[in-house]
Amino acid sequence: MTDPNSSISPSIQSQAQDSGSSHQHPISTSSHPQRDPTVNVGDHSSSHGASRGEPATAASTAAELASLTISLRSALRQFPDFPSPGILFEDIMPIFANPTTHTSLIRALELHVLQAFGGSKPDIVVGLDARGFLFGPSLALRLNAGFVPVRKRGKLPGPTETASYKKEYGEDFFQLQSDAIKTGQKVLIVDDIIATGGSAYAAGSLVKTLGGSLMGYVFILELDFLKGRDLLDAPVYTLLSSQESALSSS
Ligand SMILES: O=P(O)(O)OC[C@H]1O[C@H](OP(=O)(O)OP(=O)(O)O)[C@H](O)[C@@H]1O
Ligand SMILES: Nc1ncnc2[nH]cnc12
Repeated sequence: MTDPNSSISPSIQSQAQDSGSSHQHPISTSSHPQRDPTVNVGDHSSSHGASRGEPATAASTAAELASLTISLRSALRQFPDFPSPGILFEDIMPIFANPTTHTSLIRALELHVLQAFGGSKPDIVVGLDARGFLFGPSLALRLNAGFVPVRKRGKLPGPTETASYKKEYGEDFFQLQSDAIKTGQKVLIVDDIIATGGSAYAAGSLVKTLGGSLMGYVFILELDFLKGRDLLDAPVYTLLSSQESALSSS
């Protein structure tokens, strides 16, 4: 049922420290700590064995995932004080500028999802406006799932559900078309970054409003210090983490 006035206002913490600097040069993210992916995927091909006709083992899949995440991390850039003072902006766009890292991303997410959910696949992948649209559809195809966009307010035609939210550097509204998810469908929400978790929380609320069964969330990058995952009540999986001491160095 359409309820354009429905809204939520999650209580979140925000990054409000101001470095006082106005420059926006990219800086290296080579210090991103690497997660230790523990994978257990038995039915997928891998460049570390299965692609040669051998079954993927947990070890071979872990090795592949570790290698993929290293290349992805090296592709990230950071811009201090963008879009506002005190924000260290994580730029994921270089991943997509290079077909090798783009391919690595989709493969890493696929492996990550399969190991995280024990081979259980979603019916629907929901991607968040706008950077979740860059890889959500590709991941959905890999998982043989549908893709549904959560968009910023005013972009989707027809009946919609609406949720307000706060994010690391602002406030906004998300919308989902009211017929986009059927009751009981298994839904995976994907986005590039979890910072405060406000955006993801709002998207999860919309999915649940439509009767979807929320399997969890997958992000490329987590800004650990903002503890966004604490806001979410479904499993959270991230490929990379960052910014443990970001602002002290900006
Ligand atoms: O965890 P949070 O504090 O909510 O922040 C994370 C969100 O912020 C960014 O989106 P943004 O709204 O800047 O939009 P864009 O993808 O259109 O650039 C990012 O892509 C996430 O969606
Ligand atoms: N620091 C950050 N960099 C890029 N995208 C973000 N979304 C929220 N916080 C962000």
